[in-house]
Amino acid sequence: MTNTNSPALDISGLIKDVGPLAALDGRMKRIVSNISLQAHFGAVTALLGANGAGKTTTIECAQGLQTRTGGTISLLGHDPARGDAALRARVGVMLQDGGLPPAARPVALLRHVAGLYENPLDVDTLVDRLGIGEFSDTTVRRLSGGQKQRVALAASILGNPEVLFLDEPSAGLDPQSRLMVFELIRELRDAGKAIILTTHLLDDAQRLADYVYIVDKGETVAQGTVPELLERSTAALKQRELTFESSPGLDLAGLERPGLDCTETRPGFYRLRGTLEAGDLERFGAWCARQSLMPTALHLASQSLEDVFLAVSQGGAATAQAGHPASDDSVETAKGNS
Ligand SMILES: Nc1ncnc2c1ncn2[C@@H]1O[C@H](COP(=O)(O)OP(=O)(O)OP(=O)(O)O)[C@@H](O)[C@H]1O
Repeated sequence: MTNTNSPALDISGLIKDVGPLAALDGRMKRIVSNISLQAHFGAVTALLGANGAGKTTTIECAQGLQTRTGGTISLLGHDPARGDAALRARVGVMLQDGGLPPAARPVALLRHVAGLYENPLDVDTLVDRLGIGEFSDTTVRRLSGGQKQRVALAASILGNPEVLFLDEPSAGLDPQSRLMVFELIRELRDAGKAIILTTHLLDDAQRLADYVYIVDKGETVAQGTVPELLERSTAALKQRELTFESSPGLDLAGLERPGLDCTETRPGFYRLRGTLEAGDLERFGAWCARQSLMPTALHLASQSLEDVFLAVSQGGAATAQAGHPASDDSVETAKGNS
């Protein structure tokens, strides 16, 4: 019986060395040096990082697909490195490349996969839900990237897993399919599943994740809910931008104040950038009224998770979370086997 108070996945101080590598004179290379994360039931946990940050390595160690060099991992209370078929049956995995057999047809494939589980979800409901019926007679090799993603997602959840690993689940999806997939992921979360999402798409993390771990160069450099990460970011990130469009050549003097940069970026396009405050909006409104000016477009942008991500990935990690200094490049280690 699953204890839903304990984390579904608990990774502590993960280390992974690969090699020996000829390019390093036969030495090992440390590609993950200190990643820790906890994923809970009824929550979407995002592992967010740039290409090569160590996300796939971490997740494959968590699934028992790669051996780890150091640290501890507990998946549903078991060490995945020693996991058996019973543990694997409780875990769903959607891989980035889909991992689907190219000659199979989607619905027949899903029926086959369902037959491997004791209590599978209903295939027809899932096919309907993810719009797979539209291309049920096309072989996997002829499906578009987004269609393959939907079949791979269906296959990963058919066994009604307690933990679900999703690697870039929205890659290649059109906006409508993306909404469909996001809605399904939220439903699975609400049904109590522990969902671990690997992505470099900040927008996905911002829309879906209850808790985010940002990894960079093999280390966890920041963690928190999306609002917490935004809140913790540096003052520099509190910059906002007000842009508007109107006739060219307007005199912006009435809008200026120290700390606020007011520019006409190209004829008729204006930008106010700085630590914008409510008073600036009031002054902006009064300035427009004085000139009987109604902008044709107006946009206020605040900081996003992307700003936090860029800040921590570019060496500002210490500002995002105390006690997690920014890392150097991957560390080479002594000779040995991976
Ligand atoms: N067997 C290996 N030998 C050498 N380098 C490796 C090996 N496996 C992974 N790496 C390197 O380790 C780093 C982390 O790889 P990983 O695939 O975990 O990154 P990622 O965060 O998943 O990236 P992406 O978003 O591109 O999928 C990369 O620089 C990768 O090239």
